Amino acid sequence: MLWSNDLDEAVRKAQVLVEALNWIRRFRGKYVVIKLGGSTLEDRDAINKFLTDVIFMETVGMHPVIVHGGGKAINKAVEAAGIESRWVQGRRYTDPETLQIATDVLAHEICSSLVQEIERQGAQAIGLHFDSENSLIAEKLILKDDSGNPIDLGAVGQVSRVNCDLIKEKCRSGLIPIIPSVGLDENGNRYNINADTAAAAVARDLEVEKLVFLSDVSGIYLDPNDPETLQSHLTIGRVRELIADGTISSGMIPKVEAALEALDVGVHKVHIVDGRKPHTVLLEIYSNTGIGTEIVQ
Ligand SMILES: Nc1ncnc2c1ncn2[C@@H]1O[C@H](COP(=O)(O)OP(=O)(O)O)[C@@H](O)[C@H]1O
Ligand SMILES: CC(=O)N[C@@H](CCC(=O)OP(=O)(O)O)C(=O)O
Repeated sequence: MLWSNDLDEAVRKAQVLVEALNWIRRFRGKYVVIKLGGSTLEDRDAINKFLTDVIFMETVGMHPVIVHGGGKAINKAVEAAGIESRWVQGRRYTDPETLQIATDVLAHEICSSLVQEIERQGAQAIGLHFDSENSLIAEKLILKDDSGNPIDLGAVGQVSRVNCDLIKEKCRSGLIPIIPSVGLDENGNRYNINADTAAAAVARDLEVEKLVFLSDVSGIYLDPNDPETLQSHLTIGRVRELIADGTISSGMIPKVEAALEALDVGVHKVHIVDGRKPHTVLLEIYSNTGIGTEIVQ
């Protein structure tokens, strides 16, 4: 027999499921791109809980696609090889040795371990990259300095096209695609790509419902030292003001710039949530109270 407290708890759980029902119906059959960054990838327990959320999404009919980076792991691996990383406008200068290390870490270590963990939890995933089935078609990224002269970044690329047919075919077969931020050009050359921009390109080409960035903060703050100043809802215009007045700085800049690009080309909503806290993705998507920052048109 259930005691009154147990019954209240059971009813509360049922209410959570009913609340989720509306969102599950709304998002069934829709694509969502989730970008996993270096800071989140450092916490194994958080990653495993996040992957449970992704499996939940797939099970209730949404099509989650994971795009990941791994900047911190690449830092460690290049340091161990005696190479000093050099950053140009937020991108890692990528010489041939760095490229080999970065692509190994991204595709053979991180992507493979994400696929394995999803399989361990009883679902199916597939890595879509250069040495299996490539999904990011890339070209060399040419940035300019203040005088308009091209800067040499080595093998740093940008996504020119996404193989959406391949990604959709995998989703339709019940697989969760995992895409590391490495691309191949038409001649088979590999490129190291900033993972925030890679995720935005996949979101753009797949015409997704949502793009979610997992980070090591709860979202965008007005004062980065005060969690009380978390902004739960921002428009593109307001985000531009916050970049201009310096409120948004450092690693948050490429993330929000990628977010704005995705919104400009039709992605409905971008979310930034804390990847270190359990189940933030589920709460952001399947409950009435989002817990990070959402950015809309
Ligand atoms: N206004 C802001 N609100 C929240 N975080 C900010 C803000 N401005 C800068 N940041 C910084 O951006 C960082 C997130 O970017 P980054 O380190 O590149 O994340 P990731 O590795 O998850 O991609 C935060 O840890 C924080 O230090
Ligand atoms: C060109 C370039 O800078 N590529 C990034 C790719 C990984 C990445 O972006 O990882 P995070 O999402 O963890 O930052 C790098 O080499 O670190």
